[in-house]
Amino acid sequence: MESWLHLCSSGTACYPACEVVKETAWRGQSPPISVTGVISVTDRDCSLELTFEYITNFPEQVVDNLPADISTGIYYGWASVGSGDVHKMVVSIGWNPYYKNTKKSMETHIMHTFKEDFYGEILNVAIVGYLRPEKNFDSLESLISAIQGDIEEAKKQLDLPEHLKVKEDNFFQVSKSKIMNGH
Ligand SMILES: Cc1cc2nc3c(=O)[nH]c(=O)nc-3n(C[C@H](O)[C@H](O)[C@H](O)COP(=O)(O)O)c2cc1C
Ligand SMILES: Nc1ncnc2c1ncn2[C@@H]1O[C@H](COP(=O)(O)OP(=O)(O)O)[C@@H](O)[C@H]1O
Repeated sequence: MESWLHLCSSGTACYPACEVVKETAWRGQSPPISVTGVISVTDRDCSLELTFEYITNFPEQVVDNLPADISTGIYYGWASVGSGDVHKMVVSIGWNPYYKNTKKSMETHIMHTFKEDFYGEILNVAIVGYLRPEKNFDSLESLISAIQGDIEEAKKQLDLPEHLKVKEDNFFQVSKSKIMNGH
């Protein structure tokens, strides 16, 4: 997968595990792209309106490090937390027109029920496909139903053999061994 972009949150000296997955050979193509970042406790301050599903935010430095030519929109792929198992995920990159955010964000929902929150943990994300552009909605219900639709579509897409093989990619293995080595 030499065309992958591996990104991490820069400036997080206390998390050198990120270094391993730093940039490889990004050639400006569309996905796959992988991103690693530490979920900040400040994520807890976000609006709790969408409590139907948990959505986690990468810190600002991670989002600022995304290549400028990645289109905003809704993507799907794989994610792991720390050295944990790899699960299906959906991720929204952009300004959330419904909330009129002024800061670009990268928000991930993992299709897995975790026993507890993972603030302070490293989140590894491999984006493999694009679903749709970000949209504005006339009600919160329509936004929620769009996200639920994204989750269902992503689950289907990720069962395709070409996407299933990404689950086994070295990116997740490297993240695992680095963390287990205590780095
Ligand atoms: C799969 C997915 C799709 C999303 N699609 C949109 C969208 O089309 N428009 C939008 O304004 N926000 C979209 N969002 C962002 C949500 O509005 C945002 O994650 C939600 O408001 C939670 O914000 P909070 O973390 O501040 O609670 C999407 C988020 C996810 C995970
Ligand atoms: N399946 C999951 N996907 C994403 N985050 C999760 C998941 N399960 C638990 N979390 C935790 O929930 C946090 C977000 O919670 P909260 O702020 O209440 O959600 P929201 O942003 O949807 O309002 C994440 O930072 C993460 O620690």
